[in-house]
Amino acid sequence: MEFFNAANDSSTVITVTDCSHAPHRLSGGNHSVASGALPNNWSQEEDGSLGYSVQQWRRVRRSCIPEKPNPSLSLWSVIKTCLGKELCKIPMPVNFNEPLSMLQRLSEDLEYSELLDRAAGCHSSVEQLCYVAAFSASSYSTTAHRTGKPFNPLLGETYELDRLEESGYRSLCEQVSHHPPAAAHHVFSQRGWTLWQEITIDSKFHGKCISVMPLGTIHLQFHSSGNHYTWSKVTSTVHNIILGKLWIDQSGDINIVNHVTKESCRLKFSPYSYFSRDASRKVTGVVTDSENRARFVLSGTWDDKIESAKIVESSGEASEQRTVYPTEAPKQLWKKYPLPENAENMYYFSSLALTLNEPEDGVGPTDSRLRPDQRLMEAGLWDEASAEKQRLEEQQRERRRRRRGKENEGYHPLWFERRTDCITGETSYVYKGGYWEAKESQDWSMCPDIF
Ligand SMILES: CC(C)CCC[C@@H](C)[C@H]1CC[C@H]2[C@@H]3CC=C4C[C@@H](O)CC[C@]4(C)[C@H]3CC[C@]12C
Repeated sequence: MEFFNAANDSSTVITVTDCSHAPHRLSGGNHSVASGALPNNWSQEEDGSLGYSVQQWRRVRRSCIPEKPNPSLSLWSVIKTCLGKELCKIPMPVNFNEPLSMLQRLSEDLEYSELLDRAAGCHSSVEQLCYVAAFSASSYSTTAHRTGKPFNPLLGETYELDRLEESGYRSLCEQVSHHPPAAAHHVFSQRGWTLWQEITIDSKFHGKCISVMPLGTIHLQFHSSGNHYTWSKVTSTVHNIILGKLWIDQSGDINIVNHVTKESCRLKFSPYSYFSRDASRKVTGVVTDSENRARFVLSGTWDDKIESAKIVESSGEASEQRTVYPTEAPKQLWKKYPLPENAENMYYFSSLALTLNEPEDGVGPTDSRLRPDQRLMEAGLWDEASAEKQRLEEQQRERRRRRRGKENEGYHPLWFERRTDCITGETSYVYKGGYWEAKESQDWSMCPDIF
């Protein structure tokens, strides 16, 4: 087998287009053009949903990536001297990565965007809140076995997820700060909602486990009603750092507030307990209205499904102690899709995750898909990936030094700007526009060269 060393030529794209597990070398980005004039990643489908048959072209996205190689290197041996440190300050070889950047990982929260489409169509705002709550829990659906560390994006790295045609939304992330690492995210959906957030990750290595605390507020607004929701994330804990198989637990509360109607929902994620396994991965919550009356009960698990049940007599006030309410029959709001075939050898990626790093024409030059070390790592070329990662990081330090030299010029993100939020009072980076217009005209002259 012959592999190409991209360390000398970062314009080369290594792609794997079929499901055999050896990496193939393809040069250039033009792998999508088949012998006919049409790209081979489009397929014609018959759509009968309109009552007559239409031939439609649909993009076929990849459903596999190269299997994860398995050289055993103990995580403990690499990080045992880093007790108390933050995860992003612990130098680690790519062996512990997954072939996605943190920006791609954040975009994965949209896997169940359909819940928000449905929420947008609710007439009752308490029912809408139930769907929003189910959506917030659904972003943890594949986390239990996803123990790979996403790549820490370079400053100015971006990731677009244009699923306008398939799912009605367009999403853009940008890494807006390096120390501490922070990403800004903006999603616009034609199906009636906009979501935005800025997220920083605080983490600590405790010895036996690592706790990861994503900080920042998620905002969601529905276009027709103007209902504006906010919430934040729970703590993720990586267990078995010293011995055994790594696994991840989620614990803590998510408090979702509709700032227009003052309705709210408190979702509790119970931590894993050796003594009551039933409680593991459990999510429970109560939706209360503006008078603090309990209206819906939510229950389920973050890795399988969430149900809602309407409370019958809306008499009692919600209270911390109260856990049992008389309800109507429960209704399933969310059910996890099964993992794709062979997922256990592909970093436990979901179907959406498998498609995130697929090369795509027309994306910005700072897009995670173009990051060479990540591409090499995906292809299983770990040594080459590690070398390339070092080169990119050194180059980033050099850019930082040059900025310092120039009059204390702080860093300014390209697509996001600082604004004070009228609800939380916090300042955060919000989308200022322009990315999709630049994509439309393929004029990327404003973009830095980070790879
Ligand atoms: C060295 C190794 C073991 C450390 C691995 C740490 C990994 C598992 C951590 C680091 C950052 C974490 C992510 C931080 C933020 C979010 C967004 C949220 O909506 C879903 C969970 C998710 C996506 C976390 C999943 C777990 C995560 C990926």
